[in-house]
Amino acid sequence: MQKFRNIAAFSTIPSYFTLDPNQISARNPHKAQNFLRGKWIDSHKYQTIIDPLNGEPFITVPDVQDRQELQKFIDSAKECPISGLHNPLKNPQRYQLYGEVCHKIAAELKKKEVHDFLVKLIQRVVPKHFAQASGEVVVTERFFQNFSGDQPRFLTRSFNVAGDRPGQQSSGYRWPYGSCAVVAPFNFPLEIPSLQIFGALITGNKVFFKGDSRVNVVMEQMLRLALHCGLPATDVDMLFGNGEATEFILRQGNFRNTQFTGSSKVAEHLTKVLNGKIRIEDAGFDWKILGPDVPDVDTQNYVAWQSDQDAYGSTGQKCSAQSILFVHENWVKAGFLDKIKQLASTRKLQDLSNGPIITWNNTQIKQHIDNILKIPQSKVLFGGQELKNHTIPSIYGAFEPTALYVPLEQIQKNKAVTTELFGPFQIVTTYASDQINQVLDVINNLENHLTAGIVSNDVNFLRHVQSNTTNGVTYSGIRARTTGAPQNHWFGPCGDPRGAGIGTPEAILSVWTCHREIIHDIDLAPQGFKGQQS
Ligand SMILES: NC(=O)c1ccc[n+]([C@@H]2O[C@H](COP(=O)([O-])OP(=O)(O)OC[C@H]3O[C@@H](n4cnc5c(N)ncnc54)[C@H](O)[C@@H]3O)[C@@H](O)[C@H]2O)c1
Repeated sequence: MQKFRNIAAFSTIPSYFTLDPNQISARNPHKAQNFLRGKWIDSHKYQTIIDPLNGEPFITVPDVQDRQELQKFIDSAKECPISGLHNPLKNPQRYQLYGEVCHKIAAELKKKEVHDFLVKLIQRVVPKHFAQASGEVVVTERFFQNFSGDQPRFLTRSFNVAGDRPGQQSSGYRWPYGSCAVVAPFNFPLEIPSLQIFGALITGNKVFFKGDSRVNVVMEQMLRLALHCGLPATDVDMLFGNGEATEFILRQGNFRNTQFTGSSKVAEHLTKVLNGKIRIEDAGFDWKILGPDVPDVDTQNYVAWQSDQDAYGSTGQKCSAQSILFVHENWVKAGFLDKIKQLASTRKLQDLSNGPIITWNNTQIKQHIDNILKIPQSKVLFGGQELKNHTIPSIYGAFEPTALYVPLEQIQKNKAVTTELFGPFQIVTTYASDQINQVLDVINNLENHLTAGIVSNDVNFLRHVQSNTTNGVTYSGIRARTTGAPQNHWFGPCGDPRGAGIGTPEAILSVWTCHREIIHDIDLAPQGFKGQQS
């Protein structure tokens, strides 16, 4: 405790945080804690997390595997009633309470010292450019603004429909599930967990949360901030543990809804294990089409810049990253491929515009590239080499922003081409106007339909592509992008009944509430009532 006070006393770091993101290192490691039944608790076993930029051990986190320890999380989840912690008929004052908590969290996140703390902490565990990490904090802050005040109860507003006779009326409610789980990936360690956990909480659910241990120190600190802002302490439990331990809890608990964000492999596995009681945000193999209309040079430069951002921002580790780019031959003639090559060449480790790749190492990346280069007429457009002169440990990838060209007609024949490589990597292909339906065939045969960009202002072209595809987040128009999961529009896949959304009113209602209808029928029966059987 003394140590924490010192942190606050000699810096601008608020006292509820328990580390200094500028100082954590092998000599000054941070020890994280689990959170259970309103208390920070230690574990019997710990795991060491290494600094992704230099391999130094700098954080230790609980690695709960002991069944008795895990059982406590299951028991806590089971304490939540099936009707939730609040609903429109029970404890409705908690909607206001959450409006107040969200308001206070937003105000806290707006403070420069809090923003800077979280940006730096995100950068320490998922090294990304300042602008990318800052964007994550700002989106989170705006989400909390959006659900401040009376918004939690407006969000879950009910409706009434007149009945067939006096005293009869049906009321439709947005009802909580009760006990719920959130499982989150490494790449947005603040935004994804915060938006999903609070979406669940404000609608009346209790949450068991498990993030990726490599980065979850960010949510450990965020939870401390939220508790400082009045979050009811027993509404959330948080575990540092591996997939197996989490799965044990999910199987044995009474979770009526698990929201999973991560790879398709784990999503499919959990769907079976949890008998389909799951909402998923999984892999993205996101596409962008540059249409036939090439705009003025400034807009061409914008489109090239956006393309570079979409493919390589955050080192390509966004589920919305541009994985495949279909370039109309008119754009090739305008020199587009040279522009994106030039932009990619300016990315560097020094400012984290390119950084460590957390889930793919160099051997795996090279293997993937080699497999694709076996395809006739495929070639490296740019990149394709490991980074040199760096200290990124070999368990992580360190690779140049890379683009491989594969001819359109070869893409569908080779599954590897449309497999997500979660790093600074994209497939580029070209097409002519009479090949647009071939492009759509490729797109519609992809497994995932998360984000897409249709870069054109030709209304007929836009409508043709929009009306024949199904991506949940489709950016359309000459400045279309693929990345961006802000708080102001839906983000999630389309075309899968398990697909989840994040952050917006529709997303929260769809993921965290179910429909309940109470049909009131309260008038006494007419005098002398004699019923006829039918
Ligand atoms: N669609 C989206 O909104 C979205 C957002 C971010 C990331 N992603 C996807 O996530 C992937 C990258 O993340 P990752 O590689 O860390 O994913 P991952 O599936 O390996 O891990 C995600 C989380 O699941 C946990 N986990 C693993 N096995 C588990 C099990 N059996 N039971 C319970 N939990 C388990 C992990 O510990 C981690 O916390 C990419 O495919 C990316 O596209 C999707």
